[in-house]
Amino acid sequence: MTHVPHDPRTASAGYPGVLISFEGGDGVGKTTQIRILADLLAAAGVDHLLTREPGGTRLGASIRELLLHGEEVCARAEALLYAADRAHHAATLIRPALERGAVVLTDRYLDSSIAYQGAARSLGPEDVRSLSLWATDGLVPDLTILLDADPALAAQRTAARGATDRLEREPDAFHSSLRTAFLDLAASEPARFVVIDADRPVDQVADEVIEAAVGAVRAHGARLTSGARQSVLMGLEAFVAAADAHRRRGR
Ligand SMILES: Nc1ncnc2c1ncn2[C@@H]1O[C@H](COP(=O)(O)OP(=O)(O)OP(=O)(O)O)[C@@H](O)[C@H]1O
Ligand SMILES: Cc1cn([C@H]2C[C@H](O)[C@@H](COP(=O)(O)O)O2)c(=O)[nH]c1=O
Repeated sequence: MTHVPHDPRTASAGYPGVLISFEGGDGVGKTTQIRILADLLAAAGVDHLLTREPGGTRLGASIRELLLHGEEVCARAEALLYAADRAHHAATLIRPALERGAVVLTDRYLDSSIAYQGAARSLGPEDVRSLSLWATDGLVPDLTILLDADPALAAQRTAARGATDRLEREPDAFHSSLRTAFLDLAASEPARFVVIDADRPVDQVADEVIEAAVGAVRAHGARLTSGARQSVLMGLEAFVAAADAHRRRGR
């Protein structure tokens, strides 16, 4: 594959909104945590979008069905389908939300492709990263929260949940390699990633997730210039205040 040079840009570099992605292996608790954060944003009256990959858009929902519940897909086709979902998701849902100043929370984004298709499927992390950067025109999250847990524990959680999908049925070695791949990604971009130990009760994990989100929102607020929309700043301040109140209540 020819490398397409692409200059990654964090969302905040060009938009009033903030993009936060949640990453990690299957069953580590991403959906649980992203919902807690979204509820806090909703309670604070902050414009936000809770979305996911694959399947954040109508086209994406069809791609998700093919990928998770369809026939076997060869590794390269799998990578392209995830990239197609991401391209449409970034262009039609994420960028418009960032343009209007929303906090966008996405349950998985490009790091999942790098870990699953690049590392675990052995397609090559760099090639898969380039593909995703091309697909999204270089849109990289402001903050990526990596929930880290022993894959055996996460497998227990997904088994308790019931039905498994095509990726969840992959052997243990696949899931172990994912954990290493995600941790390597976090180590290579410490400014973007926050790694959180997900092998703890939901509330304890949530406290750290909220702290990381507040940090990203504060940093973003500080970067917004005088030209920034006042409503965006007020929304971000409302979120920080709600997160502080949440912490003081001790939940
Ligand atoms: N900290 C936790 N302790 C115990 N159980 C948890 C914890 N977090 C989530 N769970 C449970 O584990 C299961 C998987 O959680 P969740 O769906 O949030 O994970 P996920 O990372 O989004 O999974 P997937 O990637 O497969 O969608 C759920 O049944 C959830 O209630
Ligand atoms: C975005 C993305 C996802 N995957 C895998 C990871 C999971 O096994 C499924 C998605 O299911 P979830 O319940 O929504 O977590 O797809 C992947 O392999 N590559 C990707 O880019």
